[in-house]
Amino acid sequence: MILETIGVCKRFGGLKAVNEVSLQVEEGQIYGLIGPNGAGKTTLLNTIAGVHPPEAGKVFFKGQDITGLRADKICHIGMARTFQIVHSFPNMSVLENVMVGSVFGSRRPVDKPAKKAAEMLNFVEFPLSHDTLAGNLNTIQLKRLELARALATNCKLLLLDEVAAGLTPGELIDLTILIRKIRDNGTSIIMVEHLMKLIMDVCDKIAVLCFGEKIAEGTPQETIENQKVLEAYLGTKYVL
Ligand SMILES: Nc1ncnc2c1ncn2[C@@H]1O[C@H](COP(=O)(O)OP(=O)(O)OP(=O)(O)O)[C@@H](O)[C@H]1O
Repeated sequence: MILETIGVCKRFGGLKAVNEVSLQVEEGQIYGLIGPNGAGKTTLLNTIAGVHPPEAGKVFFKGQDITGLRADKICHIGMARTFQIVHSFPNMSVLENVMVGSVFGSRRPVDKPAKKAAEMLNFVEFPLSHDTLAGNLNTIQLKRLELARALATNCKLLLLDEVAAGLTPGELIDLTILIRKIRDNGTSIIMVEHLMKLIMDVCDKIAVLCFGEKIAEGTPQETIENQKVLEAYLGTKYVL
């Protein structure tokens, strides 16, 4: 198993944003986290990645207890994440942006960070010159840059937060292919996503959150047929 959470809780004041959530993600899996707006998906991702330490519960990565470990330490042991809104260094080139990942991801001085960065840009099929300034990229180019930067850290688990947001249907097909390629290259993935087409196409397993609680888990098909899930999305009035 690459990641396990046991009874993870995170509150904001009186709000239980994540309430006793337990998940098990197997190595090589693409695991989807879905749920209505405000369900706690990003907060759960943040408790896994070390942004918010959970108030209760445990997080294990490759069998190691990482509960409460800082985000930078978690990155060093092999977990990287991307954000719904891509944060790049706009005045640096694409290559330099990805080098940040290759230098930061290693605990020791990296031999050839530029070589590693170029390899990752080629892996994500970045379409422009690596000298292009990051500030000049469009949405899909920024997403490829961010994926290359995360992969340059040598991560074994990649957390994707709404990676498909803002893409055209054509770009979405390319992204679907790239997500599978990342997994086939040995990186397990947990993805928070609203776009059901992408979830149904790539995920091996899905968990559904609603008001901070996990209400269902299973294959994509099992999950979309689950009565509790239909109620969470549509309301009881519309579900027979
Ligand atoms: N830093 C914060 N401070 C206070 N409340 C927060 C904070 N972050 C999230 N919340 C609240 O916690 C709840 C869960 O938010 P979260 O962003 O995790 O949900 P989500 O499922 O990712 O939603 P969305 O799909 O809309 O992005 C929401 O009610 C949100 O307003």
